[in-house]
Amino acid sequence: MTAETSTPSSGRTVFLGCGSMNEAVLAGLLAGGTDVRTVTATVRRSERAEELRGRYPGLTVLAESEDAEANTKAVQGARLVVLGVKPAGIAQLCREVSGALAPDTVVVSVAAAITVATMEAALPAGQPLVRSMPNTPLKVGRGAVGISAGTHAGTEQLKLAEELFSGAGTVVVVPEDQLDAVSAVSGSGPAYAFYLAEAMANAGVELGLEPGLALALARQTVAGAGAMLAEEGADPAALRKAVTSPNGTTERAIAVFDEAGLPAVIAAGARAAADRAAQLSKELA
Ligand SMILES: NC(=O)C1=CN([C@@H]2O[C@H](COP(=O)(O)OP(=O)(O)OC[C@H]3O[C@@H](n4cnc5c(N)ncnc54)[C@H](OP(=O)(O)O)[C@@H]3O)[C@@H](O)[C@H]2O)C=CC1
Ligand SMILES: O=C(O)[C@@H]1CCC=N1
Repeated sequence: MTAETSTPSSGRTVFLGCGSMNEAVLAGLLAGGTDVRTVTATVRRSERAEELRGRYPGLTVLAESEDAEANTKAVQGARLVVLGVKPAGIAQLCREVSGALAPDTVVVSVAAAITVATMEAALPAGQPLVRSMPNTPLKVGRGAVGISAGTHAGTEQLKLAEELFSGAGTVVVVPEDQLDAVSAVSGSGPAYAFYLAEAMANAGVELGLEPGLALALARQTVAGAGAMLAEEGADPAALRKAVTSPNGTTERAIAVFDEAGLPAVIAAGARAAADRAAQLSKELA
């Protein structure tokens, strides 16, 4: 397959907003073989535009600070438009580009909490839309993404959205009412894993390790455990048991985690994330 033919469509892919999340989608797409010359990104600030131009030679980047019509110009002739600004800006962005979208352009949102109904109300009638919940490990080919079709997206449009992500991760199709749960598990999930790495490094320092060494050990351990989990058929419980010798050291640590109710704490955190998404959906409807 050539670079050109592995592009998710024959037209352009346009990222409206290119920060942490959309840059990870972009990086995954390019790593999957899409020709950078078929991709456009927009941002607010010139500094960010320069950064992206430097990092992805050949990428067309338009900055709102340089051209107030950057977004409307970018979407002209696009096959796929990926909305990647903060949730509070999504509806306004839909309204801004509405007049410039072709009727068959597929709009994909990566935003948390902004519902299909809210976006469809701000887009032209009948516009194909797919709502997604990706995560930043797309940047390293290990993404986990949930997608859900809007009212006017059929099999073909859903497949286009799936192809946007599938070169750099796993994609699952879910009903829209499950996307807040996907967000709480895999959208926010990388932050939970990084939080664990931070806590492990701090624990190492408390036990007398030099901070740089503690951080290096924690990083390599979480990354190594992640790589083991990524193997076909890996079961986290079985992997944990393989490290836990009866009456050994790990067993003592896990017993402390269990006594402190760590699984329930993690469940409560995920519930709070999902509840916040539901609250934001209402606030920004
Ligand atoms: N971060 C994550 O891990 C995840 C984020 N998401 C979703 O992704 C979306 C973006 O979040 P995130 O990437 O973290 O946020 P960032 O702040 O990192 O990125 C937002 C980007 O949008 C640009 N931008 C803002 N307004 C405009 C505009 N009017 N026109 C063009 N570009 C604009 C910003 O430009 P500039 O840089 O110049 O300011 C920036 O590049 C959110 O809706 C979030 O819910 C979903 C899953 C995970
Ligand atoms: O924190 C947020 O709101 C976004 C959505 C999922 C991950 N980051």
